[in-house]
Amino acid sequence: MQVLDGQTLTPPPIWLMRQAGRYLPEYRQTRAAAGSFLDLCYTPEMAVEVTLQPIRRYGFDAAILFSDILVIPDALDRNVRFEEGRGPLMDPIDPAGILALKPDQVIEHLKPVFETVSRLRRDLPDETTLLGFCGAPWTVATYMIAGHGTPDQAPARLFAYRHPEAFDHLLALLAEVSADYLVAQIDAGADAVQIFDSWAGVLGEVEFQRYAVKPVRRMIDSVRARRPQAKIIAFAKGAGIQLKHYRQQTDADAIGLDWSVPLAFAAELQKDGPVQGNLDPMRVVAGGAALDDGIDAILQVLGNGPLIFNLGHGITPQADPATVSRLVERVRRTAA
Ligand SMILES: Cc1c2[nH]c(c1CCC(=O)O)Cc1[nH]c(c(CCC(=O)O)c1C)Cc1[nH]c(c(CCC(=O)O)c1C)Cc1[nH]c(c(C)c1CCC(=O)O)C2
Repeated sequence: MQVLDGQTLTPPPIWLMRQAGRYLPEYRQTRAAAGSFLDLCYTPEMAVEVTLQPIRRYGFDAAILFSDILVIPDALDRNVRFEEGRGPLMDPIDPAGILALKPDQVIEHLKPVFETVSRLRRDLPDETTLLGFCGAPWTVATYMIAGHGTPDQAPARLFAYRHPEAFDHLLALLAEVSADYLVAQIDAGADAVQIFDSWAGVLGEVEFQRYAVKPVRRMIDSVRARRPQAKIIAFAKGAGIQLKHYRQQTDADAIGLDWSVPLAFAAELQKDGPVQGNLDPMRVVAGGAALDDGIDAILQVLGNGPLIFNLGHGITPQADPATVSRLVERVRRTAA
């Protein structure tokens, strides 16, 4: 929270995207007992348990609510399911389907998530930040259009060119319900929130403004109009040079950086405020010198400014939990 206020801390605080997940044996155990992945997200006892697992093991400075960005399409009745080995699936939506979406039931449907957030804030140590999150409208829309994950989100890009009005309507609707969702998480006890725009990097220049910047700005304005103190991290993965004005354009407090962002450019972005990132998750899988060199380079270039140490994207199932301990130790032994 201090870094989100613009302070420089040595060592920097650390958490990892997807820190609760399949690389942890205790996660796999709870997951196996849960039934479906969405059951895990909507059962507060279990969602609290898996959120706390990486905090117990590593003492991260932030816990991220265990849920998924696709609970929003689930709450919009898009028949979301997670099939083993296939990733997320849902019914693909068309322009008529977009006009028929009913946003009114969304917050009611997500009540178990708010229950998880309030239990977490009660159970976590005071010094551990509790992060809420949601997907950015563009990223959530890519799954709603295709009905599944794709390598380059071609279906959503094509849909946006063919049906620009329906697509704008979808993004505006998602921005509104997602802002309500973040406000409810903050009210339940989230200290800060992160907006994941995991697919921002597939957008062209004009589309980045229209589909990534504009809806996120709309969400942030809507959250701040109601909760002026809200702290918001925006992560536009793959946005590259378009990140130059992203903080100012979206009004996010901090910007998340993926591992493809050059550190010299990251240092430029850090002059305008806090940054979060950006170790390649594959360095954690590789371990050894690849891990150490990656950590040291980030600390050397970004450690003297407001930094939240993180990966440049989610930790993968192949990561060794023991390597994560080494990562945390190495970041924390940074001297002031
Ligand atoms: C695009 C996206 C999704 N979900 C999310 C994003 C944005 C971040 C990113 O780009 O990774 C965000 C997310 N998903 C999950 C969290 C939990 C909190 C945390 O970071 O620990 C968060 C913050 C749990 C999850 N969400 C999912 C899992 C694995 C499913 C399982 O346990 O069976 C977890 C732990 C499933 C999921 N959910 C999603 C996909 C594509 C998949 C399948 C891929 C995979 O299996 O890793 C959609």
